[in-house]
Amino acid sequence: SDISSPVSNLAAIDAAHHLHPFNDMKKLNENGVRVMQRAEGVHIWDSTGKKYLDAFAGLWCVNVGYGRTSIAKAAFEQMQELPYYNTFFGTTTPPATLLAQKVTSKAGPHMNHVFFTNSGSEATDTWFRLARVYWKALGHSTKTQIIARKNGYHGSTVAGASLGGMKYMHEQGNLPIEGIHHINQPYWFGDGGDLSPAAFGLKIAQELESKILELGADNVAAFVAEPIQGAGGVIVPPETYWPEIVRICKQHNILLVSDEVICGFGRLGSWFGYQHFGFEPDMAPIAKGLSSGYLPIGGVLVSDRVAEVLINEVGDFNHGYTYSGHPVCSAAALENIRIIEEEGLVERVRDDIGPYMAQALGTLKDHDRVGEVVSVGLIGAVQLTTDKASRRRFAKPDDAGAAVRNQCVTNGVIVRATGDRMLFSPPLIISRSEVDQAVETLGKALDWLKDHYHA
Ligand SMILES: Cc1ncc(COP(=O)(O)O)c(CNc2cccc(C(=O)O)c2)c1O
Repeated sequence: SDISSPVSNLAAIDAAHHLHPFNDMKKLNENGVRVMQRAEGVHIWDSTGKKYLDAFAGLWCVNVGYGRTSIAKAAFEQMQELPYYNTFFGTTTPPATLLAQKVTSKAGPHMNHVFFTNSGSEATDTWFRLARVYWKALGHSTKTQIIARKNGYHGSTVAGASLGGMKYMHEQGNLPIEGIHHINQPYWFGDGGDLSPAAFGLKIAQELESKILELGADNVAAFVAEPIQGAGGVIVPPETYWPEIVRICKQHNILLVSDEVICGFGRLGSWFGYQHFGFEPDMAPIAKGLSSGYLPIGGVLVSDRVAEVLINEVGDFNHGYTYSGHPVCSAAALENIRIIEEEGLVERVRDDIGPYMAQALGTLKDHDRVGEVVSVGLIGAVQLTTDKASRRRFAKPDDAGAAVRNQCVTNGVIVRATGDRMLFSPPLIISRSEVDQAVETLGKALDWLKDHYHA
């Protein structure tokens, strides 16, 4: 098939050849694929010319917005100069080294090393192995078990999907692999019952301590959690949660891994989510906002505690990828971070547009079909409910969420729905009027839900 064929043909070609992630291919091919063609700022156009406000920044990742020619230029120039070389055989390239310096300069005084990967999933697999290597080097070779959370998301590699807490992923491929255990998530709206959020936060955090004692602290290597669970539905933990998690990890001597793939690079109004919540993890996977999605790149921030052992005790860490520290991806990420710095986007999220979005989303709180509204920096969620007082959910949460999402997309605003939670994660450059447009469109979709959806 001639790839220059007119765009209208693409749907047929796509149906014939392209297997999509997380899609029912039969349904997709019946509905036909939407071809996204170009983008600028916070807007994206499909091949029919329809314009959308992308309030989800692609997949949580286009932090600096679309159309940044300086990133394209940085990649182009690097590609001309040196399109690829590896970092395996005692070699590096300038962008890889400079990016390592730049990223760790934002990560706080205790984080001075980074291991590069191509994605968040590969970052997950990296810290998963490194955690065990660390304890073995210290003579604690029984400390191999990893604790994670139900409804957490850490990627789609075998370890990533196993560490994630999504049942529908475990069922495909006989997961989780051994050595991985899940505790509950701090989702007060769904699981808090009559407890106050503060009491619930402590209770759920203390499940970590029970799990550690059940497994035996001498067998537990690490606990992994997203500061705020993204794909799980923007689950913001109660205030009491993180301090208790930190206490437990310290007391039982297990590594704390903060998954920053979504919460990193300004999303919460700080460079990394752990800074917003005031703790210092031992390792932190990163990706998405690292390059704003312009090119695939990820990594693991490694604290001095772990790096010191890795460097001085381990010898060869037999792990890594062909494209670890890819020079073109690193050059794009460097320019991306320079934009975030130069335009003060982290501070803008913390002091201006983040509070603005929280206030704008808050206007939906009183809607009959809204159970709760949460918003931190530029990540937010509107929880749907059939009855506010009892916090009753829809019989088919996924359907309700998809119906509301479709209303928004039809009206030109792209949001995400996880179950019956409507999620916002716009580019950090979004303007106040664009926030208003997104919130108004969601408000209209909620009215539609109330009038037309009774499942
Ligand atoms: C917290 C977290 N950790 C790891 C990954 C894996 O990253 P890669 O995809 O680059 O391997 C993610 C990715 N998060 C992600 C990926 C794809 C879709 C959605 C969604 O919310 O629909 C979310 C993530 O959100």
